[in-house]
Amino acid sequence: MGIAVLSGVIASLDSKVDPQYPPAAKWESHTPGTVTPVIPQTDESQPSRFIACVSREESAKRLRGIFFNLGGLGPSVDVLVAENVKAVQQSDVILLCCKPQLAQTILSEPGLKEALDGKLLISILAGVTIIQLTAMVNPGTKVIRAMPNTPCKIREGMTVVSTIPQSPSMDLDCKIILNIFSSIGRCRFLDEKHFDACTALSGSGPAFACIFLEAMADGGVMMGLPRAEALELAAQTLQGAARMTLQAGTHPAQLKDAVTSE
Ligand SMILES: NC(=O)C1=CN([C@@H]2O[C@H](COP(=O)(O)OP(=O)(O)OC[C@H]3O[C@@H](n4cnc5c(N)ncnc54)[C@H](OP(=O)(O)O)[C@@H]3O)[C@@H](O)[C@H]2O)C=CC1
Repeated sequence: MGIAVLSGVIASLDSKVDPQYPPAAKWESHTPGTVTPVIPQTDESQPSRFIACVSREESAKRLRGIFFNLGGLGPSVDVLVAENVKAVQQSDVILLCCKPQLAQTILSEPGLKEALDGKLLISILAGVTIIQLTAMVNPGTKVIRAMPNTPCKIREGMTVVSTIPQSPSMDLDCKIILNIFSSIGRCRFLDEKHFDACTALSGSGPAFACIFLEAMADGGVMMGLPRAEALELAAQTLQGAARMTLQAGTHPAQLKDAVTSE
């Protein structure tokens, strides 16, 4: 999931500075009700350097290949193996993307608490609460939770971010978070009490949608359509229906009625 987020952020930054990567037409900014902001390119909160941490050399090799193939800023991502403290020392914002059960082990590495002091720690871990995370770091570390989903990779993600606690750097933290997550899709702030529901709905939602998508395509194949076209028809139909709701503000029930008229 960390790769999806980072790939999306890099694609977004590349689209701003390099004509080879033209900005995707972001229909979402025209959607009624969206809070996704337009942020000036010169904003100091814009990420400029990236370090990815892994524990195994084979993962590092895979990540370097992925980032190299992204082009643009991709090859500039530093991939470090078992050097979390060094990476955190060199960073202002840390995205924690390990499996939930590894948080304690990683955050208790010698020197990591000190390296995190005063910095923004954004955890995407499902089910690990802010209270639990706060207990694993020094009091000066600002802990935020985010729940993204895999379409972040193509900048069509949905990320929910926990409400930012009051602090002198609150406005900058908010800008940083929006810079990251609104560049890779939609971003909403919600109270942490909603996180389990968000994990089920949007965090895991792409898997549910794909079960339905595959079933629609299979239905098309059963009716005699070639597999590739059946999949394209099903995917574009789901995308179109979803966008009718987001862009045009049409209620799903209205959409359903509109295709079941006599
Ligand atoms: N999958 C999804 O759709 C979503 C997942 N999430 C959350 O994202 C998190 C990650 O999930 P997922 O991407 O599937 O997990 P992965 O196992 O694919 O990725 C975890 C990454 O953490 C690295 N890692 C593990 N241990 C260490 C360590 N000690 N030091 C540095 N890096 C380490 C791994 O590197 P290595 O392989 O080298 O150990 C790997 O790159 C989970 O907490 C999950 O709840 C949130 C939203 C959606």
